[in-house]
Amino acid sequence: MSTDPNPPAVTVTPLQKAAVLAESLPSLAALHGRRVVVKYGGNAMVDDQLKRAFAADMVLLRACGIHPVVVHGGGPQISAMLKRLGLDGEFRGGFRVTTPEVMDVARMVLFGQVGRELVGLINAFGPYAVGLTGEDAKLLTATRRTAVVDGEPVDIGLVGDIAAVNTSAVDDLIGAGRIPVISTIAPDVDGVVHNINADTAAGAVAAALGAEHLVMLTDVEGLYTDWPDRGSLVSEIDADGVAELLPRLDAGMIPKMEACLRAVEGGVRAAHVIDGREPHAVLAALLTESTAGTTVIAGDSGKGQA
Ligand SMILES: Nc1ncnc2c1ncn2[C@@H]1O[C@H](COP(=O)(O)OP(=O)(O)O)[C@@H](O)[C@H]1O
Ligand SMILES: CC(=O)N[C@@H](CCC(=O)OP(=O)(O)O)C(=O)O
Repeated sequence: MSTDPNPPAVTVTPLQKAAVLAESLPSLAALHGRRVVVKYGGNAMVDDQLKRAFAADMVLLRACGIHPVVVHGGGPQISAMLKRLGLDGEFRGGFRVTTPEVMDVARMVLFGQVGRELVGLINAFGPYAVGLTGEDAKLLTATRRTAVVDGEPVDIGLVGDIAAVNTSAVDDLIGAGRIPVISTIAPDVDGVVHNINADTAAGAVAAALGAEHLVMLTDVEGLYTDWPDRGSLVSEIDADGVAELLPRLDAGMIPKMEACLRAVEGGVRAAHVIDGREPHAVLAALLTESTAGTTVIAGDSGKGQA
């Protein structure tokens, strides 16, 4: 992660810029007309400049004929609002314990605050972003889930897994040249809204949309097999490796790795966990030879097409 807010200016000549653009041709050609799901985690939304760079990247991908679909988080933003309202925010097994009161706040913050902000940021670069939640046109159907703590299932309230994705609204938006921005609130079959971890939703949406890549922007360099040992950063891991590692993971990495697994087992070519604190990290992951972060691919037993 870059720490100097004012790095010395590097002079890049127009010919050097042209050479960089020319080098992107194979990636651009391979991704043309393809869908890419980008999960923007609340922890990676650390400053306005980074958020603007992220928004510009989405519009740049679109300008290149790639179809970005944004699924956003907002965990820290929900926690801050709960605190302001004097409510408790507790996590178990990587998921927020969601009482009906917490549910109201999560819905308000995810769609009304974080989602609106991202839509506005993207639209500053072009009138493409449209925000929706899992409630719109039955995009997502939730099924109540438990968390696993010390090997035991634990009730965490109105927290959902994704039972079904109806992609029609997102397909329509993509067809119209829009950039869908999805807030992860979803009703169950009875219409009761659930709080969906944004990683969980992103994995399910990527698989259902037939995305080429799932890119997860977070606040860490990637997956560490032995967190927090900085020497254990993984560059590439297959689905079997992730499945083996999952019981030993904690906190934020559990839903992330579950989501990567669901995506690659559902046919997504690769899922990338990258450091969203670096500006233009999405472009680096998709359009350059960058090996930063962790790439998850389907294993031999997977159905994906690594
Ligand atoms: N094995 C691991 N590898 C990397 N990060 C881990 C690991 N286990 C736990 N973490 C934590 O997961 C966090 C990222 O997840 P989370 O806080 O949910 O972020 P986001 O808002 O991006 O979803 C990291 O900041 C780190 O503290
Ligand atoms: C059930 C559950 O944990 N939901 C999450 C939804 C937001 C989220 O996932 O945000 P990040 O991606 O920023 O972590 C929450 O309430 O925090």
